[in-house]
Amino acid sequence: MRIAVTGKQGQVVQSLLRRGAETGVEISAVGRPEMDLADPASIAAAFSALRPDVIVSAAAYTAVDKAESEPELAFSVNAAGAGAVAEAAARIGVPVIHISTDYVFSGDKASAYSEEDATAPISVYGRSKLAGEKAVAAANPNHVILRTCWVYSPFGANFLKTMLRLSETRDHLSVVADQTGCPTSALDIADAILAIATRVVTDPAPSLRGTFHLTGSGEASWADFAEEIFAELAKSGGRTVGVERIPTADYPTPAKRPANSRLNGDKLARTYGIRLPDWKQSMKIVMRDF
Ligand SMILES: NC(=O)C1=CN([C@@H]2O[C@H](COP(=O)(O)OP(=O)(O)OC[C@H]3O[C@@H](n4cnc5c(N)ncnc54)[C@H](OP(=O)(O)O)[C@@H]3O)[C@@H](O)[C@H]2O)C=CC1
Ligand SMILES: Cc1cn([C@H]2C[C@H](O)[C@@H](COP(=O)(O)OP(=O)(O)O[C@H]3O[C@@H](C)C(=O)[C@@H](O)[C@H]3O)O2)c(=O)[nH]c1=O
Ligand SMILES: [Mg+2]
Repeated sequence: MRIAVTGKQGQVVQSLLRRGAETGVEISAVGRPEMDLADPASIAAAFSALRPDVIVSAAAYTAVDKAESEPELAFSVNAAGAGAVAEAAARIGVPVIHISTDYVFSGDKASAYSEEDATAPISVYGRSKLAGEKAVAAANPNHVILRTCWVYSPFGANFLKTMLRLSETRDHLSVVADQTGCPTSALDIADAILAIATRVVTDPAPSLRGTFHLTGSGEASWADFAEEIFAELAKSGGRTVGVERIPTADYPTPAKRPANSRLNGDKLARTYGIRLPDWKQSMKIVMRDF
């Protein structure tokens, strides 16, 4: 099986490349400068030469706060660009696995969101990613959309690396405690993508297509996540860093973020037999990578 994935230095693409090297699955990263999602003309050509069996659409504009001041760029990458990648997959007759986000939801629901729940994004980034989901589904019925949440890894930029960086010069940090979701390792996402790709490349069943939620097991607030990071850091002989738990109002940001980012993963478990490990366990594995 030959997989093409969009992006080059990002968390999910780098995790996929690592898993591909470990398992012998052929994975090609397609991204800037030869393929720029903001330039649809560069997308079609990028895949025809590769002849992949499946395209993983992982690349995205992920700067949540910056998106509030450059919506056109966020939409051109996350909506039009994603649609063009799905179209390229349809043109060569292969499935597209597209990664989306919990930020398509308002966060007002009391319990974890399932795939059937109404979406109502409250940020430009969330709106651009929802438009991308619709563009992908319209361009290629042979699609799997995976919504994930709070992604971290040894690669790229993420909350875990931000906390570790800030902890080098601070002995305590203020972190919001009223936004709840589930930290998800990009390495676990890569494992799930490989398992899903293996199935959809050979099995045309409609039940394997559509939208699925994919997150680590368990739940946490960002403050819980930070506390777990620093407990692990102290345990491995690192600095002791305190976390002051604050309300969102005390940490103003340009973008609004959902209070509840929890996603219910039962549909993926039922359909594919996939459920990711507990987030605390996966976090420890990633921290050993530093
Ligand atoms: N990070 C998170 O917490 C979450 C992420 N997601 C989704 O998961 C997916 C992967 O996220 P993640 O791995 O964290 O992404 P990163 O922020 O780590 O990396 C973004 C990737 O997108 C690529 N990219 C950005 N703009 C363009 C462009 N114009 N043309 C081509 N490539 C571009 C980057 O390319 P380059 O390598 O050239 O820099 C990079 O590889 C995304 O679709 C994101 O929306 C969903 C939920 C949570
Ligand atoms: C750095 C920092 C952040 N925070 C808060 C701000 C915010 O509400 C929360 C998360 O901060 P970040 O900006 O790192 O996380 P953010 O970029 O919002 O992460 C999001 O990325 C996109 C791509 C997604 O798709 C989402 O699932 C989610 O993972 O933590 C603190 O309270 N204290 C701090 O010191
Ligand atoms: Mg961010």
